[in-house]
Amino acid sequence: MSLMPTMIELLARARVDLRMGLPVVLEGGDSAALAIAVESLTPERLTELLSLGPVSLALTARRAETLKARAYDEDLARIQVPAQASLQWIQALADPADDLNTPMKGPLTSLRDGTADLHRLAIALVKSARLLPAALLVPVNTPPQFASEHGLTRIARAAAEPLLSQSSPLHPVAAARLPMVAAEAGRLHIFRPEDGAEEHYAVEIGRPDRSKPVLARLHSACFTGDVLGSLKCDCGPQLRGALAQMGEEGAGVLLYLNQEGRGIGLANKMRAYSLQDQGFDTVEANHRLGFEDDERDFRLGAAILKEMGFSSVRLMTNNPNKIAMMEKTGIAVAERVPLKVGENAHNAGYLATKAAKSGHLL
Ligand SMILES: Nc1nc2c(ncn2[C@@H]2O[C@H](COP(=O)(O)OP(=O)(O)OP(=O)(O)O)[C@@H](O)[C@H]2O)c(=O)[nH]1
Ligand SMILES: [Zn+2]
Repeated sequence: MSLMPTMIELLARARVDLRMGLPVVLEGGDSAALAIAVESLTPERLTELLSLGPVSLALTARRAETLKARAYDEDLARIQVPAQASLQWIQALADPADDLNTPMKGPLTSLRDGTADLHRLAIALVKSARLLPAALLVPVNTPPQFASEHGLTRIARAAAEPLLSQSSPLHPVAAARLPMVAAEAGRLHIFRPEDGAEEHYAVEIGRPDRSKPVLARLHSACFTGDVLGSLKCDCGPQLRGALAQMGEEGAGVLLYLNQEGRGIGLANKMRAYSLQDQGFDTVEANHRLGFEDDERDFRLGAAILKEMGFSSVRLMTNNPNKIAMMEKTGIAVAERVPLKVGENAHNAGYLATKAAKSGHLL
């Protein structure tokens, strides 16, 4: 028995299956369904799915709003997929790239009877796989047989949902000395979550006193800003500015959280950038894709700080939500240290939107 996968392991497997375009079997109460991500759907698998029974499309209420589809299940909508539906039509419902060229995709019929539980689980899974938040579902009658005949991963809702909504425990795996331009006395620590998701890093500068508030920064990965020097955001200057201040003070800790694009992943962030080129702001672009403004999990930051022995921080941020999350997860914020660097002609609108819509302090 101990060689059999646990639910955490099955969820990690399901994320890879969905990214590869494989369906997974979702089970809950007295119903079961086959679920597949729209982003990685192939024409062959769509034909198979349509031959199995009535197919429905799970979308978030955010995406449904743009499509003017009724969302009867509060946070999501279940759209009926006609038996002759094409892959292109389904993908256009999931992906806003061409919304402006083809605004009318309807009439769309939303389901209102029955439960949306498995659709909700499918959305949570495709989101955690960093795919577009859209999945096709078709009911199956004998889930264990169906899954074993086709070699598919089975996910039981009751066991999976609590795991998907909590943040995974993480553990230190390695650390080493790292002299940097900002501070020669640097150390990089790697933390690995138990759920098989991405690792996160902590850069420790000097030997901060664990009994006092530590100068800290929770930085979210931004490949474009941190590495490429993108002018669309302020991430690169914030990263280097935070390290420089820690170097000057001789102590600090910078968490580098791999939550690219406020937690939607780099591919989806590029989809958002493409929508921004069509005139939408950073928040509207996330919504049109079907995401919330911010999909990050800041509980991870608190878990890493506690693991490193810190309980109180002087937090370098302009984002009040980060402060609230720290306090909620048991890390005291003794002081907010503003971090205003890197404003330019390209990111002025982005920074203004964050101030107006996401509560950022100016
Ligand atoms: N989805 C999306 N993510 C973006 C966009 N621009 C930057 N990001 C991401 O936003 C995150 C920036 O995070 P932080 O620097 O922690 O910023 P913050 O929440 O504004 O808070 P502070 O910088 O602490 O004030 C990174 O993950 C970036 O990849 C965008 O237009 N859309
Ligand atoms: Zn950035």
